[in-house]
Amino acid sequence: MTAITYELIKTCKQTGARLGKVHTPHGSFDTPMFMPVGTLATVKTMSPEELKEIDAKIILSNTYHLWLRPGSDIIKDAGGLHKFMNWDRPILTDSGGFQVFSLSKIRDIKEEGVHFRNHISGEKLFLSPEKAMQIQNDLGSDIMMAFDECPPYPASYDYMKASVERTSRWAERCLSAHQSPGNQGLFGIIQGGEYEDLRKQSAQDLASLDLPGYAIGGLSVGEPKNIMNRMLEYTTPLMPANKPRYLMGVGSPDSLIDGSIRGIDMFDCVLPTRIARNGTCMTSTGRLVVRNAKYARDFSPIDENCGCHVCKNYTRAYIRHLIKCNETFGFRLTTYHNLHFLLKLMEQVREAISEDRLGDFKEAFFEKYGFNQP
Ligand SMILES: CNc1nc2c(CC[C@H]3O[C@H](OC)[C@H](OC)[C@@H](OC)[C@@H]3OC)c3nc(N)[nH]c(=O)c3cc2[nH]1
Repeated sequence: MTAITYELIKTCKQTGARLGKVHTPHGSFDTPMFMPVGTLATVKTMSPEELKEIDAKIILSNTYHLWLRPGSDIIKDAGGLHKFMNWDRPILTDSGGFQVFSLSKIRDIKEEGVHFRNHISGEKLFLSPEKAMQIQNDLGSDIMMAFDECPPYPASYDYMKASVERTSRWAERCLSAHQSPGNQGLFGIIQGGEYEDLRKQSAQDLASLDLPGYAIGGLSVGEPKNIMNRMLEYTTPLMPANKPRYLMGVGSPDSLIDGSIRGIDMFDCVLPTRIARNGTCMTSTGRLVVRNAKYARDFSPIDENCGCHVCKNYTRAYIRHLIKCNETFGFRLTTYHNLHFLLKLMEQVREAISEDRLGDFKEAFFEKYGFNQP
């Protein structure tokens, strides 16, 4: 019995987008879906109750960070991450691979794993496929990501080939080390950078492991958008059609729509929560930097077209004041609104797919939001 199953409901006749449902031990969610990021066992400034108010169905957390603080053993003793953070819906954890490459300056990648320094204390650490699986087993997340190398952009073909082949061997080791396939699903991560043949090799290696889901990794790491879209177009059709497809680290409203059109089901990005904390909001007519002086006497909501709790009860002037005074409540209001905005956007994307009009929806949204049509 696998912990994670995917139900393909329909494919949009106008685009390559698909409507689906992912079933996990902690509940199901419709796809395409945006997953709020909760790195340190909290979606910054949001309570689980507020996340449910905006209908967040699945959140992310982070193996590397939780391993360092508070320690996955403490979370295991608490009965797992769901109990520890009082979240009874699905949780996905990244394997720590990306964080090792993005956070620690000094690292040494070997076949057995990665030697690096704790980015907080400087102590020497070692992360391997087996260790990453043990930590995620301790956390009890519903979806675990395989331990991979996410190479920097750009990377040479030779470096990328060696890295892809090692990531495939690491994925096999993750599968062998998986202690609880009945209640946690292991997703493979397709690498290969901007090289079609390496993307194909990575996809085939991982598909042969028959995992319950697959991610496209190694994108949204600074490459130009046309390279990301070209790699998406090439890689997505290589992925099993009866499994969820997760594009890691993406993204902005236009990327969520473009990714859905190319057949992606799951997205994560720190963007909505990160920009919220510096007073930038997503609205149906583009970004609004609410801390700007021009909003000092603007007593209208962040977004006239938004029905969220924040837009119903608070004004731009009030939120600007809180942000300027570095008041936590200000960041809570902008975060709540931005997450609601993206979750609502994905609901509209799902509706458009069900009515075979996602292409039309994209044009209308891009026009209103101000994205230049590619
Ligand atoms: C931004 N572009 C971006 N993010 C990539 C992440 C990390 C996703 C990770 O990104 C933050 O960690 C840094 C989030 O925490 C702040 C994590 O949420 C808990 C999230 O975990 C899924 C990748 N992770 C792996 N394992 N492999 C990848 O190839 C990869 C590619 C990414 N591109």
